[in-house]
Amino acid sequence: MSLKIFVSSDQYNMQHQSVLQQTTTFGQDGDILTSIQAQHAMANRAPQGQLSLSNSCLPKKQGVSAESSDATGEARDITIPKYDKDFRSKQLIKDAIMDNDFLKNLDTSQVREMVDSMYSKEFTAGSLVVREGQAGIHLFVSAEGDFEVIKGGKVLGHMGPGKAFGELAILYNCTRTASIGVPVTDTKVWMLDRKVFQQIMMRTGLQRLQDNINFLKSVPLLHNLSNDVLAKIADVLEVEFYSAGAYIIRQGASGDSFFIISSGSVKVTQRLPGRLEEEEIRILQRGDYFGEQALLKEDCRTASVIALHPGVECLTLDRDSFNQLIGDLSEIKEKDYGDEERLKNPPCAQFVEQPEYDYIKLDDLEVVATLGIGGFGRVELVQYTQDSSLTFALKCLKKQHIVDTQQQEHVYSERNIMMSCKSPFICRLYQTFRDSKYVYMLLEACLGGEVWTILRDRGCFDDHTTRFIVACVIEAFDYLHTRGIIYRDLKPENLLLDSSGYVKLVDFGFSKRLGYSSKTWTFCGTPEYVAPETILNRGHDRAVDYWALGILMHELLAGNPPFTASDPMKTYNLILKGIDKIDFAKHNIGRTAQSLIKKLCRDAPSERLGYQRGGIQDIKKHKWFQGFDWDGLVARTLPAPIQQPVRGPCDTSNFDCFGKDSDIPQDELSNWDVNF
Ligand SMILES: Nc1ncnc2c1ncn2[C@@H]1O[C@H](COP(=O)(O)OP(=O)(O)OP(=O)(O)O)[C@@H](O)[C@H]1O
Ligand SMILES: Nc1nc2c(ncn2[C@@H]2O[C@@H]3COP(=O)(O)O[C@H]3[C@H]2O)c(=O)[nH]1
Ligand SMILES: Nc1nc2c(ncn2[C@@H]2O[C@@H]3COP(=O)(O)O[C@H]3[C@H]2O)c(=O)[nH]1
Repeated sequence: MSLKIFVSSDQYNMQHQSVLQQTTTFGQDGDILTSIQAQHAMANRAPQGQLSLSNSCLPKKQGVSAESSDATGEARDITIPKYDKDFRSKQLIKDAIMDNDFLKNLDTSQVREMVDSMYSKEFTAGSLVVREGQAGIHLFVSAEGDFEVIKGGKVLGHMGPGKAFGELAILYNCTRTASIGVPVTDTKVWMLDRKVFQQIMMRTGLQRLQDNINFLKSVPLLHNLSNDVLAKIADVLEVEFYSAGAYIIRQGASGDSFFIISSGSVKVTQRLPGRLEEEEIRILQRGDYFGEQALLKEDCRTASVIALHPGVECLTLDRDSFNQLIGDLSEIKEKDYGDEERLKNPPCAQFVEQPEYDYIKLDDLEVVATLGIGGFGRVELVQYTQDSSLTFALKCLKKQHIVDTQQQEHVYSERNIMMSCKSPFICRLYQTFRDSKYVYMLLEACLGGEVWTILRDRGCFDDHTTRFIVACVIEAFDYLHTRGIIYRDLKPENLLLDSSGYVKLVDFGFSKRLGYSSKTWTFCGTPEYVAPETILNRGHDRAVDYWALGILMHELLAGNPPFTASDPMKTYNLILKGIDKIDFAKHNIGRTAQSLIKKLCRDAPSERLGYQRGGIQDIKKHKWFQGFDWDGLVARTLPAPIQQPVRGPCDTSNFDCFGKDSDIPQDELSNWDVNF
């Protein structure tokens, strides 16, 4: 992996160009030279004021690679010594490293190790710390006193305390590019031995290489490649970042790179004949690849690829490496995106889906009543002023509160995921708005109320009602999971009924686009519903939704979730003990229901029903669902078991009553919500 750093020749301060008459005394770094009348006219020097780093000397990303350390044999298996120092010294060294253009890209862990491994040395007035033209064996940070930079016999400038120097010879394997002298008073420096520096770089470099190999192994395309080939790919990869909205590839342009997404997601679009607008074709995410077509067939990019919020990190390979390492894979060679079909039969204009209600402006809406209060603000029932039969739920989120709790990314994720979902089992999000105080989500109004409120009023549900609710959730999960989205916040509070009594999933604040072969580590969810792997921070994926489905079944049938305690810590302890420790309320939860709950709530994610080879069909085929009319559910012909009366588009009688909001938040103008 590499990152290119370009050095400008005037990067260094060259104010003082006075000439010294000196005689040369040879020594290594740190030799104390008794006289500063050394002659600095050196052979083998770079042109005046210019750092000439040849291409082969350009730094590999984050320091010296394992290869060059191995070649010198210097850095193998040495122990890294540590030297105690006070807080101020540590801070001085760290700041000096971070202030140095060539060192500031190191990892935090590398910087920390460097700080710990430096030791101090004093230099008396008249001595040279570093001599131009010699091999460098130390890296320095000036701690006390004044230092002189001398090149070709001329003083280029002075440095006080807190400057890192001597890094060039060490990073680029060249001789010292200047001398550093101590002109007047005694000085102190912090020093790091070259071999220790290289050991620190190599260790973390190897670790990073291994991390990349592990990631590549998780990429389905590369699954069958040997470790050898994966290591080669990892070695030539470059990391590229694209911010949201950036065109990574433009259809019609020529192309020379192949991309694997290591985080974030992209949208693939294509211009179809006779259409002005580009058509969105698919979303790709972590572990997916793109850009192979132009490298395989012709030079021309066959589609556009655009980074989605909050930006994308890709690992890229150039044409040669692609051809050598990947281009021969049968999956790549046989890839068929169905372009021919699509280009032959572009969707007719009248069948092209128009965004719904995109003509509605915030000013066209009038508040009827408050439907609910969430963590970030209210959800209002609003009416379209030009057509009173049209009502919506307008979720109003206080921007300042979002910023204070650093939830910007979650809010964007909620917006992007909900906007992209069009399922009868998921509450629709039509549009978003923003002003100085709020961001707004224009949602489909679900006027049957919350499943949670009905459960609270009835205590528990029978098998028939529970089956219908759980079936709606399964359809919603099927829709989300096939699109690589995990939900992560299942509970009765997030299930709303529409006016026909069908259930819809709302509140996508914790949902995430994850793809199929990756995991995520962010702890989120509701304590009673979180899966053991989330608590144990082992990394989780869509299997947490199947766990939560088992918990939901239990709560709907029994009136309470299986793992509940007075505080979350205790709840987590119960969850970790497992579902087999639970005494099921037998009169509420029958044998087949119990069997399904236990199959969903297995400790090991891979053993959960829904997560195995048969996928979500395995749940639908369980005995508890025997005879259930799945087709009728999807066609909405199956009668819903809960029918809450909804007497019109403005009827809020299925919701609790809420007073007016007196808390008007302050303006939030940082512009994080520019894409709302
Ligand atoms: N589309 C909708 N139709 C009808 N009522 C809704 C809709 N969306 C939300 N509500 C009501 O508003 C309440 C608050 O919703 P919101 O999603 O903000 O709350 P929340 O679940 O606490 O979310 P958050 O965790 O984002 O704060 C819900 O409990 C529900 O009663
Ligand atoms: N070549 C050069 N080196 C400088 C200058 N100012 C400070 N230095 C430091 O002097 C050091 C001499 O040894 P290195 O070449 O290893 O690394 C060099 C830099 O860290 C300058 O203007 N030119
Ligand atoms: N042509 C085409 N490319 C797609 C599609 N989906 C994803 N892509 C990727 O988008 C990339 C655009 O650049 P390339 O043509 O090099 O390679 C393309 C594919 O890797 C699709 O449906 N059609």
